[in-house]
Amino acid sequence: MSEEYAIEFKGITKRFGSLLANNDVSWRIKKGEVHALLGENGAGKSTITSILFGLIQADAGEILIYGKPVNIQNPNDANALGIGMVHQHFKLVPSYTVVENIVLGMEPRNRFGHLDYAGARSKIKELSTQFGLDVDPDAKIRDINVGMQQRVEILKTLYRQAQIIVLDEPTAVLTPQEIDELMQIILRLKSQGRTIIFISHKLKEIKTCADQVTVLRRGQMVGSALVSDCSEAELARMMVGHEVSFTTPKKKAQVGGAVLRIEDLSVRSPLGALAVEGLTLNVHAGEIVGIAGVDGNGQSELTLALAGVLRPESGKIFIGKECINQKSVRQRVEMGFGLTPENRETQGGVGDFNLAENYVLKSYYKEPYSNRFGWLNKKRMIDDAQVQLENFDVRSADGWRSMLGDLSGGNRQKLIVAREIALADKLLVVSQPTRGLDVGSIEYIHRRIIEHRDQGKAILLISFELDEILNLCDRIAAISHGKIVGVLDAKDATKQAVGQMMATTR
Ligand SMILES: Nc1ncnc2c1ncn2[C@@H]1O[C@H](COP(=O)(O)OP(=O)(O)OP(=O)(O)O)[C@@H](O)[C@H]1O
Repeated sequence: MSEEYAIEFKGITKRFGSLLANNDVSWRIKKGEVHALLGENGAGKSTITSILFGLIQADAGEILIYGKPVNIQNPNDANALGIGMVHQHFKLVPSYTVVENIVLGMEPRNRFGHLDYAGARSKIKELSTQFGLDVDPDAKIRDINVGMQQRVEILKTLYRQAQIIVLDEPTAVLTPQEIDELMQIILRLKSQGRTIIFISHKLKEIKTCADQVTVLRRGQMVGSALVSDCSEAELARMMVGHEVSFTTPKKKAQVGGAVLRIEDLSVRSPLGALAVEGLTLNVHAGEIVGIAGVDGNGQSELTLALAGVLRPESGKIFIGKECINQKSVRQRVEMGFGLTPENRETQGGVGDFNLAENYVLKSYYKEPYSNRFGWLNKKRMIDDAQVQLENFDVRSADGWRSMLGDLSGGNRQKLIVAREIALADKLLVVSQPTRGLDVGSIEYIHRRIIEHRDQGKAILLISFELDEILNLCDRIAAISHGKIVGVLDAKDATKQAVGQMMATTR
């Protein structure tokens, strides 16, 4: 027992059905350090941190805070012990202001019992200056960007006087610039004496901001090391248990005719702004075309228009010779068009359907899953799903019987990518396909996308990860303000060249 440690986990075990999400985990986090937690999708990272925050209860084991055994039954107990958590998915009320969200549940009142926001407001201002967390206290959550929403979540923990802050995959939703800002914020929190647990799949980030790293694999702790002692390749090896290659080998593309043609397309966002404005682009059979760009330049609306969720304002989308503007989502699927949506939390799957049902979500109504009388062939459904669950290494407590909503974020993503690749007989559009995935899974999905290309399919990749675009694509288009502002052949594409293209406005 030592007060040198802010947190000590001793023999933590947590079971979900037959799955041991945490298997006798003992782990210590020193006071005042940034301690990264690394592990494959489904390794048990969210489970152990949820136990710390009182969201779930361990089946066995003990937690010590500053050397004292504690009993954390719920988040209020965690707050009282000075533990705060910023979740992957923010828990903010969109119609409330920043201040209202921060004080939610502990609203300040004056001596007459009336709500008194003035004091809270100045406290929040003070904290935001102290920690460099730039926010507009009076803005409504729905009107601010994701980076600022995250700062509100961090301020919420500081307002509750958290000394220990857990950040669960905080960079998965951020743009590269916001990530840089968050790295600075984390270092500032540390310099002001806070203890940070930082969960991330991005090895570069761990190298930038963490002092110590601990690795979980299949629920067990496999090691802990000083970050300065490990290279990124070593971190990856510790995590998956074998060498990981960061670039995927590929042959020269055998390019065929145009499969996807987007002509002078304009699309309005659901809020009414023109987000895609005169966008023109072709994708041919046998090639991967990447769209590189900073978030918010029309990528989401383009993806939704391709999916058939948003109707174009003007312009045309063709698959082969056929204009698909008026085609329904199902008709597009029927044409051999697979698409992985950008946001797997709200699109692409049904949380309380099992994995087999989610696997056939877009094809259950036809052969081989239904016969002409409409009878479902459940066995075939389950068999096919099981093959893909194995191929894509989708880990869950009860195999195909697990509910999609119970899967870890990365495993959910893998299932959706597996389904859409299988549907994409002609065209595959993948939006942020590896967001939230561990390096091993990224390598696997990249290989499958290249294989799909080599089978003569057309692929459009929309990604904020420049490394991913450079690694996979045969041609790279840059998007800015809803338009394609330049296209480069992969052989001429460097980070600088693509970055320069992205900064162009036309
Ligand atoms: N409520 C639940 N019911 C059933 N299984 C669950 C539940 N919560 C988590 N699991 C399973 O426990 C395992 C560990 O999940 P956890 O979310 O801790 O992983 P993770 O390391 O955070 O993964 P990722 O990097 O993908 O977010 C996964 O296989 C997941 O499917």
